[in-house]
Amino acid sequence: MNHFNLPKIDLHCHLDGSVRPRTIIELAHQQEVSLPSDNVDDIRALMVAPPTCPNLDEYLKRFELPLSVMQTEAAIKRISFELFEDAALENVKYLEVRFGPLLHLQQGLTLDQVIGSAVAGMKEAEQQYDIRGNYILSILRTMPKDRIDEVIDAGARYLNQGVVAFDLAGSELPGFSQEFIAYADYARQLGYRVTIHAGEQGSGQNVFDAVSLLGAERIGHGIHIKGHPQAYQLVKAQSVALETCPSSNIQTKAVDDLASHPVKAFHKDGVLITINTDNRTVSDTTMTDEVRKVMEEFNLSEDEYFEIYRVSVDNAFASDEVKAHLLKYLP
Ligand SMILES: O=c1[nH]cnc2c1ncn2[C@@H]1O[C@H](CO)[C@@H](O)[C@H]1O
Ligand SMILES: [Zn+2]
Repeated sequence: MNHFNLPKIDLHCHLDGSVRPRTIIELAHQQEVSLPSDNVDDIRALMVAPPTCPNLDEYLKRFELPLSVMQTEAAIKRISFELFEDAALENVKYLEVRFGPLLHLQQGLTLDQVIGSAVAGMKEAEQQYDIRGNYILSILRTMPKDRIDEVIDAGARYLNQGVVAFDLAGSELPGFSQEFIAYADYARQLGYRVTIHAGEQGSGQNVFDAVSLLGAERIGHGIHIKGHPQAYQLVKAQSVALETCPSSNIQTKAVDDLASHPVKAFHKDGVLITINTDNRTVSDTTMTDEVRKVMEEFNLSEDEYFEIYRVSVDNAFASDEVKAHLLKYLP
């Protein structure tokens, strides 16, 4: 099986967790940002979360370094372009990238500049490569809430022209959904699709709440619906697709190891699952690696792989035209 050649779709990939280490060094020089080292292996080692990460919060510390050089329009555009390029070069045909616009305001950019630069980098890559994409705007649950509406308003100008959805990311506390109902409602009214990180560090109840209170159509990770029958039934009944990210799920201790990842059991039981990277650099992975790991661990046939590919197409926040294009890669 040649996993590299398979057409692939990544619906869950963070921009700031997927920066090339060499680009960090080049941007730091240009921007006169001081780095702990100029050696690409040292920078990579600082960015990659170890398999021994005690939890999600430890994993999330890896984002400070890339964010330090992602505060100009040129840097954001370049990093966006390079992420789409890296994915296209391993046969990812459709990529939804997410990031937190509020994390890129440290040097005076406006939200429009931040979002516009990310979209511009993606569009440039779409011109050059056989890849299509969209952006998802993430709100960090631990940040002050006073600027969330501004992010939603700024992104609304790009809706269906590069931006498609709203997400909540960062540390996951029990019952977080309650505090975000008004924001998710507002985003949905303006036309955003909704996906929410839930059931990664937190319980299945968080998944239940994200679907029932926030209107999540997809769930980032969702691992812990296992063991929470109500959440499990709701996800199945409402055809909510789970964006699983196997390597990241091991690093953050959402699962003990790949063998105990519920991805195949969910799929066999009719829960909609997709396979994604989460963070290409922080999780030291690619779509080829994620697909290979899952297919080898669970002895998936090519037919089973393409069932999962089809779930990704069906649940992508893409236009009908893009979905029709993606279906052409099916054998
Ligand atoms: O797996 C994850 N779970 C929750 N939050 C995450 C994960 N990966 C990255 N981020 C958070 O999302 C922000 C915007 O991209 C990142 O800065 C990081 O804090
Ligand atoms: Zn994520």
